[in-house]
Amino acid sequence: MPLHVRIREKTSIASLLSSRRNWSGGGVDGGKKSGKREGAKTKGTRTTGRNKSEKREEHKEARGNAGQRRRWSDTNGQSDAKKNASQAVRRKRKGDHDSWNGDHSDTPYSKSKLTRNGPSTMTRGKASARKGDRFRSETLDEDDLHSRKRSNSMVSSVSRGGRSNSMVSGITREGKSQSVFSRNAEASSKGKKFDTPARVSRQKEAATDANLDDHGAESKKSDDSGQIAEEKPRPRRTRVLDKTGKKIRVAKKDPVSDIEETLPPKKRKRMKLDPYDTSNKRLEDSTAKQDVCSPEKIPEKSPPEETETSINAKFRAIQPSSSIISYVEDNLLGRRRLNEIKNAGYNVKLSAPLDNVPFSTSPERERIEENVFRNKLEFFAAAKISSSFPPPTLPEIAFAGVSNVGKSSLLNALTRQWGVVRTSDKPGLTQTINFFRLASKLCLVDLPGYGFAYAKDEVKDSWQELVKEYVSTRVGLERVCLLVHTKRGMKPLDYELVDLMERSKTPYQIVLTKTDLVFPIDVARRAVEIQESLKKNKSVVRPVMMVSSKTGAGVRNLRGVLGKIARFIKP
Ligand SMILES: Nc1nc2c(ncn2[C@@H]2O[C@H](COP(=O)(O)OP(=O)(O)OP(=O)(O)O)[C@@H](O)[C@H]2O)c(=O)[nH]1
Ligand SMILES: [Mg+2]
Repeated sequence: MPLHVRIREKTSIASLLSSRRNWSGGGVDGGKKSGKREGAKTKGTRTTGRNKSEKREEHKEARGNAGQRRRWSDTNGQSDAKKNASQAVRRKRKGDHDSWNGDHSDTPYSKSKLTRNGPSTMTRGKASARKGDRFRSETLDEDDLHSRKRSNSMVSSVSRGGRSNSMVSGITREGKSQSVFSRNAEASSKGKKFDTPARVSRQKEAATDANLDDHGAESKKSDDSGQIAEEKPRPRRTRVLDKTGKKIRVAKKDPVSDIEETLPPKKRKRMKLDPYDTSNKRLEDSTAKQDVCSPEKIPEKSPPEETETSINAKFRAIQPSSSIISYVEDNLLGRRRLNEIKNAGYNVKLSAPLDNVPFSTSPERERIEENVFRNKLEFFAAAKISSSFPPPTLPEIAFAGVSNVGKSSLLNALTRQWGVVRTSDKPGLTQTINFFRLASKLCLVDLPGYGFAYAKDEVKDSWQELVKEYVSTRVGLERVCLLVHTKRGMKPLDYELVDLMERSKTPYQIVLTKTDLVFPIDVARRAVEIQESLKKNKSVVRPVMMVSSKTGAGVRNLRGVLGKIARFIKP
């Protein structure tokens, strides 16, 4: 219901207060139910006002229940307005309406209040705004009951401000910054009496802009001064060495002349590196007068030694003769497949090396063709020194070579008596000269290896000396089988022993071992290579023998060569 209607309805203040109490019972936050209650009360109030204006009541009923809720909220706002109005009436009766020095204005924030009380007043105003009614009552002290409509609109605006603290608190914040706010207020008081918040904020912004302009001006000033300093630089003090170079004097120099004065460029110390020094040490200038970095003065390097690749290339360039290749193929030397061995007629089911006669099913043919090797292999002596050698009663065949080349294994393969001579995959197992006899016909001697072995150097040296003494001085030594690894070829120590046997005129024969580890063609190449290297030797027994103790290939041929010794040489 509009306020002016109610004002007309109720002229008595007492009746106005009673109606306000009834309306404010619902409260602002009242829900639907409370609204209904309010509606009931409103209805009762309307009943009291029916005698005043029936036409207006009919109009309200015509609005229907749809607008009831909005009407309740309006009613609540009106109840606040009535409350404030009643408080203003009470204050007017008491005569305290001139407490603001009689300076009344339409705005709740009068100039006098802002300037007199400053931030404290505004803070209080904010607090009162939070309370709501009190703030409104203070701002409505000049409202007159005769102008209810105007006061009501003002109250509603203020109450909106009270509910939303943003505006009030914004002003309070302005009040807190007293320096700016009060300055603005004073400045505004000269021109106009009152300043609205919007105007205050505008003035503040203007003042801020002005301050900024001032600062900008100051900064400009400083910039200008900086430019002047750049234009006229002060003479720089420079430290100059005198002619002796010891004393230092300070002289004022013109920067222009300083720039013009060009000193001769300093000689930079060149770092000289030894091209062959891996430690990257600098050479002393005194010692390195010559520029070693110049390519002309680099001493010629000794030609590099033959690399492994060049050795291999040379080896692959060897073209073996057809006779050697056919020999390799006939004896199944080199790396072979099991099927190939089977197809060749070897009995692969035998645990012994495959040195049996091919295409043979007869036990007679499976026997060792050389009678001497059919005898039982017996160990009868071992010597670490030459004095421990047994008496030379039997013709001896010795097996020499580098460690792990397969000397002991070959003894077992020749006699097909595996386990008599101890073998190992670790080089250096045989450390003494071991003597084996085959009945009373032949003596097989297993020599310790030389070269790399898991033994002390002194021990290895003693082995080599013992071997050298044996092959060069042993009486009854009919043949030395120098075993060479087919894959690796002859080593310098092998050549040393060859030279020794050549000097002592000891007959020796080269035997390639472990031929099963390389291709057949390489077996032939190795044989050719060794033959060529020993072409000029006189004590060497040709041809080069090729065996494999693992597969038994070539063992039969070696057995035949060595068997002749036993046959023709009698003890
Ligand atoms: N693949 C293959 N391995 C072999 C052959 N002969 C011997 N071996 C292996 O080579 C290793 C050394 O054999 P040994 O007979 O002990 O050699 P060694 O020359 O007597 O060695 P030292 O007594 O230490 O000087 C063993 O593991 C044998 O099985 C062969 O013809 N082919
Ligand atoms: Mg051995």
